[in-house]
Amino acid sequence: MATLSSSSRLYSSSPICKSRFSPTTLVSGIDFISFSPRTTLSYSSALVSPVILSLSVKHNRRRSSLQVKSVASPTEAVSEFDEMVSGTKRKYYMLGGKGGVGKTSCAASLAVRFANNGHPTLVVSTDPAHSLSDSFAQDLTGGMLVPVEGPEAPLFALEINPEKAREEFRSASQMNGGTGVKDFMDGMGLGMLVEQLGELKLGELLDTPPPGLDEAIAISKVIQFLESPEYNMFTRIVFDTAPTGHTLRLLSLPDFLDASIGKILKLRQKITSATSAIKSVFGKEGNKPDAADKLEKLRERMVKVRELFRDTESTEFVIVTIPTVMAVSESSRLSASLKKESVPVKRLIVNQLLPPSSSDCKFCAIKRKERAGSNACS
Ligand SMILES: Nc1ncnc2c1ncn2[C@@H]1O[C@H](COP(=O)(O)OP(=O)(O)OP(=O)(O)O)[C@@H](O)[C@H]1O
Repeated sequence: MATLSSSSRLYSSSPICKSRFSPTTLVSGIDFISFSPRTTLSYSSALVSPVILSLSVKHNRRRSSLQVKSVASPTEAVSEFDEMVSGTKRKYYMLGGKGGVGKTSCAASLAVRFANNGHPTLVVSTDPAHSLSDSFAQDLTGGMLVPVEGPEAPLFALEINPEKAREEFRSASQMNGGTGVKDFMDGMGLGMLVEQLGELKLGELLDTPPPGLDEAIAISKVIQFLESPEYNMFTRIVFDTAPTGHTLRLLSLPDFLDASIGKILKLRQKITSATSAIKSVFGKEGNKPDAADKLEKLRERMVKVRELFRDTESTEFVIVTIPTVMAVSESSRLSASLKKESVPVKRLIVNQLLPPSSSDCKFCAIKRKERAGSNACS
C-alpha cells in the first residue's frame, strides 16, 4: 500500500546523483519532486525542482521555440498554486507533454498537494505506459480506485488499462463476436453493400482503432462515473495523460468519427427510413441497439471528452516540460495545437530545473549545459 508519510513529505536517494538528493526543504511550486520507481515518492533536493509558471508564450518563428517571458520566482510559483487550489468547485487538471518529461511524477505530486490542501482528489493515469503505481509504490492496475495513504484529505488513484478501452471499440464495431467490415455492415443491415463501400477504408478503421481512442474512452469512463452522486466528493481530478501525439489525436476524434463512420450512418439512415414503413407493418422494427447505435454513442462520448478539455470553467491543460531544446520545441508545438483546438493552457510545469551551483559533479555540469542551451526561459 501507500508509502506516503503522514505529511506526504517523502525522501529518497537519487539513482543518478546521490550527493544532491538529501532530504531538503519544500519547493514552492510542487511539493515533492522526484520518484524512484518501486520505492517511494520523494523530495529531491533543489537539483530537479519542478516550477509552475504561468504561460505567456511567444512563438519565435526563426527558432521555433517556446519563450517563457517571465520565469516565476518561488513566490510567484506559490501564487500559481494558490490559484489552482482555490475554490471548492470541481476542477480537472490535464497534465500532458512529451514522453518522459515527468508527467506522471508531476501529476502524482500535484494530486498529493491538492489533497494536503483539503481537496478530496482523484489522480487518473490514462497513459499506456503506466507509472503511477511506481510513483505511489502501490498497485493501481486493477482498474479500481485505490486509496493513497498519507495526505490530509482523501486521495484516490486509478490506472486505466488502454487495452480494455480498445476492446470496447472492437465490441462496438464487431457484432456477434465476428470481425471486420462485413460483420459491422451486417450489424447495420447493410451487409450487401460491403463491396461497394470498400473505398471508405472501413476495414482499416474498424480493425485498427484510431490513435487516441483508447485514452478518450478511458477519460470518458472517468467522466461518467464522476457524474454519479457517489463520487461527488472529488473536487480535484488530475489526469496523467499520454504523450503529446495521443492527446492531440484524441481531440480530433469526434471529427474523425464523423468523417468516416458518419458517412455509413447517414447511408444507413436513408435505407432505414425507406424500409421502415414496410417493416413496421410486419412488426419487425426492433429496438435492439446495433453497431451503428453503439458507434453513435461512442462518438457522443468522444464529443463529451473534447468538451471537457475545452471547458475553461472547469478544466485546465497543464503542459509539463523540461528545459531541453527538444522538450521545449515539442511543448511549443503542443501549445500551438491546443490553442487551435480551443483548449485553454494557462500554466506550464518546468520539471528538472537545475539551480545555480558552484560544486557540480560531472553529470550535473553536463545537464546544466544541456539545459542552458534550451533557451526555455528568458
Ligand atoms: N524532478 C525529477 N527528479 C528526478 N527524477 C525525475 C523527476 N521527474 C521525473 N523523474 C524520473 O524520470 C522518469 C520519467 O518520469 P515520469 O514517468 O514521471 O515521466 P512521464 O512523462 O510520465 O513518462 P511517460 O511519457 O513515459 O509516461 C521516472 O523515472 C521519474 O522517476
